[in-house]
Formats: sequence, structure tokens, C-alpha cells
Amino acid sequence: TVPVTHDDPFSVEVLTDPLPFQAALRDAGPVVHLAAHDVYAMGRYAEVRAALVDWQRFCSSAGVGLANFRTEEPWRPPSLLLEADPPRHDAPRRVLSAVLGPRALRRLRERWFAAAREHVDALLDDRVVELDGMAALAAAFPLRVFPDAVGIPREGREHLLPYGEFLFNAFGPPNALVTHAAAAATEHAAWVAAQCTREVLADEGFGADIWAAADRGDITAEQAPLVVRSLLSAGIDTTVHGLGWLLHALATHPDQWELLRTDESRRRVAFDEAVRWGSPVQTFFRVAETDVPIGDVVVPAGAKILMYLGSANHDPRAWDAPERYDLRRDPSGHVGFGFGLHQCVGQHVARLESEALLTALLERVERIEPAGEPVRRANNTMREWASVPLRLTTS
Ligand code: HEM
Ligand SMILES: O=C(O)c1ccc(C2CC2)cc1
Repeated sequence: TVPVTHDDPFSVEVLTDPLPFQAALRDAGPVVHLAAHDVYAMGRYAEVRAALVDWQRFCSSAGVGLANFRTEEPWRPPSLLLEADPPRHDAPRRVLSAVLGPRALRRLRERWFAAAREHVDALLDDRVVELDGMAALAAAFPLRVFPDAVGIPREGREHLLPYGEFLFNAFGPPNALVTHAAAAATEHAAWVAAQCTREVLADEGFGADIWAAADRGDITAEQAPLVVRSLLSAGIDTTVHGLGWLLHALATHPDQWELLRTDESRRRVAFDEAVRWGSPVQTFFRVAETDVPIGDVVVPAGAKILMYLGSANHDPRAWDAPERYDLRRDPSGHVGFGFGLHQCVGQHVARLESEALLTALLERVERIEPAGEPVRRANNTMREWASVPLRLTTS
């Protein structure tokens, strides 16, 4: 019979410190029934990765949050990528893959490296500087470069982070994190939708490229705004909190910071190891298309399955000393960007933002240390820091 737990992974206690729950989930078995939400949860790397690549039996079109779109109205029109299965998923994915591909990133590399250098220089106006790494770096830098890369107007960009915060909460249960922000979310979502129309988007940028794909007939004109919305939904809060985990990791592991300063080859893994270690996107769901046998349990067709990405990234069956932020390990294979068909289409954009910021910091900063306790913010899906106080000593 399937092990059952009555603990709630979406309680504020677990959201704030999820590691003990994750360990108990992994130990209880390959799949565990979460009585609190009547879903089947997987916490081990092998089962999570197998579910991510098996898009036929574990489908996304019924929603990748707790809500089942077959029985409940989605709070926003479903994404044509995240909340779609083949064949509907295919063309939007092909288009966004090309728009965010190597040619686009080559163009952005020089611009983002210069922006990062300018951003860091402006902050380091003294030999020793204390700042909140989240506000001054992890959030400020993506907001400085990514909306312009999409080509949305400057006006109203303060809607972006609260929209993302709500979006990631809305993948979870309708708890206070969702109900307390639902009214404001309507306004944030309306503003985001208004930025996806052809007329407001700049002539150059990811948005214009998506509309050009519609003009070529690669996607329809009805699909284009939703594909732009995917960028504004997935492209900001995720990178903000991935960078938050990178800064927290480097400040609390001075030996790893020193390694980065002396061994340039380690820079490539720094962000991916932070995404594994912090797993900003903690959980996503699927719906079983048929009865799916997992271990000696059969998950019934129609059931929601919780894939605990953060737990899989800390599974000792897959990682040596998973609790350690270790730049000597090879983090490839981590599921922090998902895996398989829906694997993050923007991961190279996120990596480029991180490389630009990290390079600028390494050029100017000799030492990075905590300047106080970091503060967690509870979110149903995103594991995030509200603040990461840092002391930067310039070289
Ligand atoms: C640290 C930063 C990021 C993290 C941790 C992250 C994480 C993820 C994960 C876990 C998925 C898989 C979802 C699933 O399997 O249901 C995903 C998909 C996706 N991501 Fe990212 N992401 C990041 C940055 C970005 C950026 C910068 C963009 C856009 C430029 C982006 C756009 C997308 C889109 C559109 C999808 C859906 C892909 C599909 O369903 O085919 N992400 N991301
Ligand atoms: O297409 C979307 O709207 C979308 C929203 C959120 C994500 C999370 C996984 C990063 C991905 C895609």
C-alpha cells in the first residue's frame, strides 16, 4: 500500500525550511500519498526525472500546479508551453527555442556584460560596501536587462515581480499566500497581458521576434501574445531567485568564492550548482494519463502527481553530500530547470545573466561575506530569500 503523510509541504513552516520534509518524503518510499491535498508526491531523483521525461503518461495540459484544469477554471489562460502537451506544445516551443537561441544570446552577451560592469561599479563606491544582495544585485540586474531584451515599455515594470510572486504562489493550494494577493494579481496580470500585444512591443527584442514568427506563420497571431507572456511569467522571478541562491552560496562558502577567483573554469558551474543547491523552483505537478505503477504502488489515472524538484536535487541516492554547495562537483543532470520535453527553454538566458553579473563581481570584489541573517520569504513554489545582507570588500 502507498505510504501516507499528513504533513503539508505548502504549510509556511515547510515552505520556510523544506529540507526535513524532503528527507522524510524520500525515506518514506518512491511515491507517497499527501493526504492534505490528495496528491501523490515523489521526492527521489530517479522517480522525479523519470516523470519529467515521460510526458505521455505524466501530462502538463491539466495544469502543472495543484489545480486540475479538467475540473477547475485556470486563474489565467493556460500557457501554450508550460501547460500544453504535444502537439499543441510543439510550435510555440520551437518558436521560443529559436528566439532564445545561441544567435540571440551572442548579441546580448556584450550588452549584458557591459551593463553588469556598470551596475557593479555604481554600487562599489567605497572599499567596503554593505548592501542587500537581493535588492541591489539579484533583483536589480535581471530587471535592468531582461525587460529591455523582451522589448516592453518602461512604464509599469513594477508589476513584474508581484505578478511572478503571485503566479508561483498560484501553482500551490489556495492558501493565504494566494488569497491575500488575488485582488492585486488581477491588476498585475492585466498589465502583463497588455505588454504582449504587437503595438506596445519595441521593434527589436524577443517580443518582436515572436511576432515575426507569427507573421511567418510559425505560430498564429492569437498565440503570439501568450508566447510573449511566457517570457514575462517565467523569465524574471526565477532568475532573480537563482541569483539570490548564488549570492547566498558564495557569501556562506568563502572557500568556494576563492576557488572562483583562482580557477576560471569553475565559473561555468557556479550558477547551475546554485540552482541545484537552492532549487528556486521547488515543485511542479503533472496528471497521470493512465494508471501508473511506481514501485509497488499504482498511481490512479487522473491523479495529480507532485514532482519535488528541490528534493530530487538533494537526494543522497544521486548526489554526494547534497547539502554542500560544491563547485568541484559536476551539477549537470540536476532537475532545477526541469528535464525532458518541457526543460527550461530560457536556461541559457538565465545562465548568461548570471555569468555577466558574476564576472563583474569577480573583477572588482575581493571578499563577499554575510552582513547579517538572510530573511526567507514563503512562496508555494519558489524557494526564495526576501533579503541577503552582504559585505563586499573591493580589491
Ligand atoms: C534560474 C532561472 C530559472 C529556473 C530555475 C527555471 C526553471 C524552470 C523549470 C523547472 C521548468 C520546467 C517546468 C515543467 O517541467 O513543468 C521551466 C520551464 C520553462 N522556463 Fe524556465 N527557469 C528559469 C529561467 C527561465 C527564463 C530566464 C526564461 C525565459 C527567458 C524561462 C522560460 C521558461 C519557459 C517558457 C518554460 C516552459 C517550457 C516548456 O514547457 O516547454 N525560464 N523553467
Ligand atoms: O509559460 C509560462 O507562463 C511559464 C510560467 C512559469 C514557468 C516556471 C518554470 C519557470 C515556466 C513557464
